[in-house]
Amino acid sequence: MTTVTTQPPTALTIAGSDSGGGAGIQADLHTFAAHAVHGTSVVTSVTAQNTLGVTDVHPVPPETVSAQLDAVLSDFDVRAVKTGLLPDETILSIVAERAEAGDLPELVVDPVLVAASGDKLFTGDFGAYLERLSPHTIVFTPNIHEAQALLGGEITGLDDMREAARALARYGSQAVLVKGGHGKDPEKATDVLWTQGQILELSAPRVDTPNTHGTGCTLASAIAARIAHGHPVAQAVGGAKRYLTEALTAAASWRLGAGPGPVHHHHGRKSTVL
Ligand SMILES: Nc1ncnc2c1ncn2[C@@H]1O[C@H](COP(=O)(O)OP(=O)(O)OP(=O)(O)O)[C@@H](O)[C@H]1O
Ligand SMILES: Cc1ncc(COP(=O)(O)O)c(N)n1
Repeated sequence: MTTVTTQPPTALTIAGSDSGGGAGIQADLHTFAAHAVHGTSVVTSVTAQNTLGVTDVHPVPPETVSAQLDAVLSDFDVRAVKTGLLPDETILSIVAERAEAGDLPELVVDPVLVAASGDKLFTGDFGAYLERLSPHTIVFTPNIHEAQALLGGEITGLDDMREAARALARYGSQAVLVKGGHGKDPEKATDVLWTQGQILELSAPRVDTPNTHGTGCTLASAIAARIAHGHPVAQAVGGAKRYLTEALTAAASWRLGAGPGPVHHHHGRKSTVL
């Protein structure tokens, strides 16, 4: 029997390693694979963490971050890029310089500032995200807390999320998705997307699960994967949210650690060992 396989598009994640496997590079590569995308990676930081929290963050030396970027960008036809944990302003600057040079196509930026466990993951001035990266970004994906930290003020409901999306879009990103995973609605998880001057609301049933570790990483990678396949932004974001809701639902009964565990990135796919 001959198996015909189509060559996958390549995407790049520039993010941190999560030793617990639920967020960061590990979540991103799972998500790329689940979307039939070849995943390449630039590791910015090595974290020691599990489902209970982060115990150590070790930034990768700047020259090693640059060398990884050179290695990937000189050889692969990268169709979309996603950033996650950038531990400090030095590493953010390296990424921003590549973006300014036009080397990072279709850049999805997830501003990872503080882990869901409360641990601080970015040590610099938050403004660097807006000033340096936003102008080169296709989709900027802060959660409610990150949008508050970036803009100041408080976000208490959908009106504030809409206003925050508009305010963040002024920094130049082509689209802004303010994520409502930490919102108060017990029935729905609603995100607000600003794109092409319009506000769209994306709602999904709120999944009753303890396993929400890495949802932000997974969503941003799924958006990048879909863009790598050629989907326009609004379609990529809508499809990514559906993929994530299914991944949350499929892992709701998992207990892979004592705290919030990962989602099921490969839901819907038969395992080769079963
Ligand atoms: N229990 C849930 N049920 C359905 N969707 C959810 C749930 N929790 C989060 N989401 C969705 O997951 C995505 C990520 O949102 P969230 O606001 O949690 O981002 P985040 O805080 O960056 O993620 P992370 O938890 O990885 O830090 C959004 O689309 C949000 O609506
Ligand atoms: C390496 C790395 N990248 C990103 C996150 C954010 O994910 P979460 O907010 O779910 O902790 C994380 N915890 N670790």
